[in-house]
Amino acid sequence: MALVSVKNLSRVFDVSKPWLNRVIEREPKAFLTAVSDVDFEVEPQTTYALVGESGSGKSTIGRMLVGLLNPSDGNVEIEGVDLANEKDAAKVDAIRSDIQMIFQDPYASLNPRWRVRDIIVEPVAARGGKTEGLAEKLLEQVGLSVKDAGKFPHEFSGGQRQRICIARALASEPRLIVCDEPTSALDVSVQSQVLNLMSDLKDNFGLTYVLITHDLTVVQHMADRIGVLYLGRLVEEGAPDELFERPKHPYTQMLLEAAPRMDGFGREVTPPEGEIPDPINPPSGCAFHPRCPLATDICKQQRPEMRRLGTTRVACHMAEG
Ligand SMILES: Nc1ncnc2c1ncn2[C@@H]1O[C@H](COP(=O)(O)OP(=O)(O)OP(=O)(O)O)[C@@H](O)[C@H]1O
Repeated sequence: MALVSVKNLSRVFDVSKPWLNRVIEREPKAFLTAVSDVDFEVEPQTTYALVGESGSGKSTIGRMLVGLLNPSDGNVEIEGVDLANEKDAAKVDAIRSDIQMIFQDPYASLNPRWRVRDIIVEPVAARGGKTEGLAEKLLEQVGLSVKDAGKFPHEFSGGQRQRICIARALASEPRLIVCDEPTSALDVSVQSQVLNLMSDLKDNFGLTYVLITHDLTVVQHMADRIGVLYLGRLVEEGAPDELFERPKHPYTQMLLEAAPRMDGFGREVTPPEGEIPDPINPPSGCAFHPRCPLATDICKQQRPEMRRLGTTRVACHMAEG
């Protein structure tokens, strides 16, 4: 059974101006669809990467996965339990402790007044669990030292702070970790060290990751499956080899052309062309059509359904197998 099962997931935000302004300016309510009809599954002990430009809905999906935000429609099941609708509180608690989240900015997510030891064991202590020696053990597992337990967050570099965040996430013995841009705030030289650590921990602890990133190069070697998001919708999903070698959606192709390669082989890097449309007034038909070099009339009129082409799923009228 899939560990994570996301079905028809949507999230709409009410972005209307205050009532009085709307009355004076005669404006209707405004809604922004951040995530629309997203489907995917994550198998245990695999890494599923969600990739897309800023505003594509990655973080909103991440927050719904961990139960920080409720879906407007559709659902997220973790180990078969729908967090937003499950009535049995004990079941929800059990699942919640199986899920952890790591954020982009490791400094903002660490309490500056707490010692590292207390930061790491806090989630366990809050549930009344045993914390003796736990921080020290976890610090070693993330490549830091036992002595670091008594220090404060400001005494560490960005990469070390992200290691502390990872140690804290591991303290609850989670099965699933949702990582939202875990290396974007770090120097390039440190990024691969943290990614390597995450890979090792995944193997050692049998973890499952959902890795959220705007950077395709981050996921090439880590992901088992990649979902590409555009304006809140999945446009392509497939295994990394297939996606990198034979991208089927023109947007995936555009992202790949914009991505510098980690293997260092020189290649022209072309930044993505065109503007990301306004999510409050998305384009008709395929939301990508104003930026798409292949767009025809049907793309302007009809939204492409997700369809299977080999092992890939793609939502594009023009895609071929
Ligand atoms: N609480 C909110 N209220 C209103 N709009 C929101 C809210 N949260 C997100 N949005 C909007 O939803 C869309 C998707 O945002 P989200 O943060 O999920 O995208 P993202 O792909 O993670 O982008 P980034 O990499 O910039 O964080 C954006 O247009 C954003 O402005």
